[in-house]
Amino acid sequence: MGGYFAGMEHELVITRRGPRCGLPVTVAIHSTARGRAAGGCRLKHYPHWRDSVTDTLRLSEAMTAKCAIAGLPLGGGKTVVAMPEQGYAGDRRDVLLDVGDTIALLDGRYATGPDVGTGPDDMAVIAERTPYVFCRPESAGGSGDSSPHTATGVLSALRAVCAHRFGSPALAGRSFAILGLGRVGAHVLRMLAGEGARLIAADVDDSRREVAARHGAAWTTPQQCLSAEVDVLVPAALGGLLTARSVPALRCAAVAGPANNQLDTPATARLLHERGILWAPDIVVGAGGLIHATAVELLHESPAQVAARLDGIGDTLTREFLAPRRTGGDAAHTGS
Ligand SMILES: NC(=O)c1ccc[n+]([C@@H]2O[C@H](COP(=O)([O-])OP(=O)(O)OC[C@H]3O[C@@H](n4cnc5c(N)ncnc54)[C@H](O)[C@@H]3O)[C@@H](O)[C@H]2O)c1
Repeated sequence: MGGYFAGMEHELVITRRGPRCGLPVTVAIHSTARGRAAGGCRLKHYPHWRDSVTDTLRLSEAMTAKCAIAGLPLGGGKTVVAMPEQGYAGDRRDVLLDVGDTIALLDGRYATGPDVGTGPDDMAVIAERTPYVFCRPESAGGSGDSSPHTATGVLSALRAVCAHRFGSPALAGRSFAILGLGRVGAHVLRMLAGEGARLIAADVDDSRREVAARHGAAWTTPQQCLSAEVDVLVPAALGGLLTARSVPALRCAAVAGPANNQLDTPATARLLHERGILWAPDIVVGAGGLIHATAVELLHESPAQVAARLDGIGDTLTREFLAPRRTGGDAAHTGS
């Protein structure tokens, strides 16, 4: 649908003032064509609350693509609560219970998980009002921290990248620059070290230097890490790092990491392509956490089925690399 109705292909959108918190809560279901809609709950301030509705429409549509690319029998949805600029002065539980009640209105057509501004503990509170929640803490019966599973997916992606770029999936002896040693980056570093890779790492938080040292990785500044002469740059911090300014300075053969929304604009994919740098879309590389949590908690799959899905991230990328080239990029900007 284009023109006047562009961006409004959603099956259902609810916006209401949370009865407890008084804040605008929006839940959008973009599509349930492949199955129940899934997508995280974002608590964020916007210039105007109406902007949060627009963002929910965009993010839920991106989740339809993310679930489909990940091969999950799930559709796309999203929850956004427009937060006050100074932060919410009331009880955070009230916000989360209002989110839970709003999701409960949808009779299981949508399930939520963590996103910007929320985490597994928040999911446990939402679950007091609706069972359609994933990524709760293990202590609350959920699948727990997603970051090790995201990292497992990143390793599968890196093998596919190396196979395509260097002719072998082996990680031993290859060089990687990991930008960001947070929850996911630290796991990726540990796993790559275990494979015998050569490693450089950086983080704005200098205390992460100890993590690098523990796994025999060289430590550098974020700027030098970005332009390090390595086989693969692994962005594992914030998004937006690939820009018309940063791409000319890259000295890697490929970029593949979990950081969301790595391209500042979709057109930056063309700059990477022109420089002969293979870029693995973060929507595929970073999907491991979403795949694990939804496969365990929503689809009730066995450990072997879940492991096969995580391993499939590499196959998805290989298909993407071998598909006819689209220039200009079509990355969806999304969360989880
Ligand atoms: N946690 C998951 O399961 C998951 C899933 C999919 C995608 N992601 C994405 O992966 C990225 C990392 O996620 P995370 O959960 O590890 O986050 P995190 O907050 O635990 O770690 C991010 C790390 O990056 C560092 N950092 C921030 N800005 C930096 C900069 N400019 N240069 C270098 N380091 C910087 C931080 O100090 C922190 O150590 C994010 O973009 C996130 O959206 C995470």
